[in-house]
Amino acid sequence: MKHFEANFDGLVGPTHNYAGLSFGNVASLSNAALVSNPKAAAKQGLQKAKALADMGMVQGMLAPQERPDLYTLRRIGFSGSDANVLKQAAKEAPMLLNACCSASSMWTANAATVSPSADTRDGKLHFTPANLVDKLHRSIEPLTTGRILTATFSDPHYFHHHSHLPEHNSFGDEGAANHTRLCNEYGHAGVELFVYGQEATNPNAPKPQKYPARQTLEASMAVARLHQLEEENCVFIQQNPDVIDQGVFHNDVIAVGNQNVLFYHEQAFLNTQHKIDEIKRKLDTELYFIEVPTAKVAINDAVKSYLFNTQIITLPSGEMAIIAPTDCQENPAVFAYLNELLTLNTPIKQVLYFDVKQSMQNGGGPACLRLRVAMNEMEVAAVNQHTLMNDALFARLNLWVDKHYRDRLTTQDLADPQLIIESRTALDELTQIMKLGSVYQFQR
Ligand SMILES: NCCC[C@H](NC(=O)CCC(=O)O)C(=O)O
Repeated sequence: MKHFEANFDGLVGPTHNYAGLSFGNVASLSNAALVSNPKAAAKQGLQKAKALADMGMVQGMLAPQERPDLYTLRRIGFSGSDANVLKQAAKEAPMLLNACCSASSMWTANAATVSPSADTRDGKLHFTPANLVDKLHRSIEPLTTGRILTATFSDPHYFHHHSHLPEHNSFGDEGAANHTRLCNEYGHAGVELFVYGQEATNPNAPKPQKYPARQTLEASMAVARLHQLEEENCVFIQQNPDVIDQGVFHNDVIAVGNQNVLFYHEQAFLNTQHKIDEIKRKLDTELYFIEVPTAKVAINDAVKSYLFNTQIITLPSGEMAIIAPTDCQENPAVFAYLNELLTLNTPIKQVLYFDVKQSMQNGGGPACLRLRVAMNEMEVAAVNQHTLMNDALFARLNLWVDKHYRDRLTTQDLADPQLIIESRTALDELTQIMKLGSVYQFQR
């Protein structure tokens, strides 16, 4: 049977904006109050997804969430008509309004953790939506994420959906951004790497001093239990707290893996050698550990360029390619490193650059925009086929974006009640295009 690693990219929602909501995420903070272009953002994302589909990759799209989130605004005491809820919130608590308007569900690397059927005891593919408790604007995503995932991966014969973990800091969970799977072939049992920022129940364990560690060991272990993984197939690695304090808020800002390749910065982890030995013990295949030294790429350059927030994909030819943001071309040290990488005799043979600047300005690179789902051909056939990228869906979604999206949005605009109508009209049509059913609260 054939096996694939599919990428499901988040479609950028109509309220994409820069509100500076993510303390610890350097780009989010430094670009706060910039004017965004939701139309361009959505199109940049579609271009990348289509390019991967054109390379012969299995590529899907995940629908965005309903924003403004009027339900949360009402839950915290704003009342009256929809327009009044926005007006009151804008006046009394603009930051809370901003949190309820973020299009942050576009970063589907944080939507969930996924374990392919080759790794799980029941032979099903498991999904656990991330609770994202560390950031208010993201903590309101998981329920709808669960519905969208269930509508996309709907056949219970193949797909096992869990609830998100308890909504408490002890279980801070950011999904696949802190999870990588190494394997020989996608369809063979692999080793799942869970990278966490802190141990919530051990006050003496190392943790960052300046910025939050969003992922806990307790959350990672809970996901591994839920997904019915064998201990022999899991490695739990602590992220280096010093790099979290330098803006590495998720592991996918400092490391990325694919099949038998782990590409990471020298400073990414704690106890690196010990953990590499554990991976080698647990995965009996030829492995490539590509460690990037600080002398070649400083942490600051990695964070600015998102060298590690690249996708490493295996092309149908069997060669690997890196999907990088154009920001990597613009950073001399990083560009030089990527050119050198192609000469190093690893499976990575090409680097392809994509402009995803609208997302990058909020700290989301190519890898943040996608959720990886390794599947066999029967599982691919069981996916909701209307979510899979092809010429027709690409054309349809571009028209849909042209029809419904603004090309300019400021945080002041978030109080505009017309945005509610625009967003709901767009999403209602989208659920028909992607045959998702009534996944949104306003449809229920
Ligand atoms: N995986 C990339 C996630 C980026 C995301 N940025 C944001 O939410 C920024 C939103 C804003 O500031 O408007 C985050 O930090 O979780």
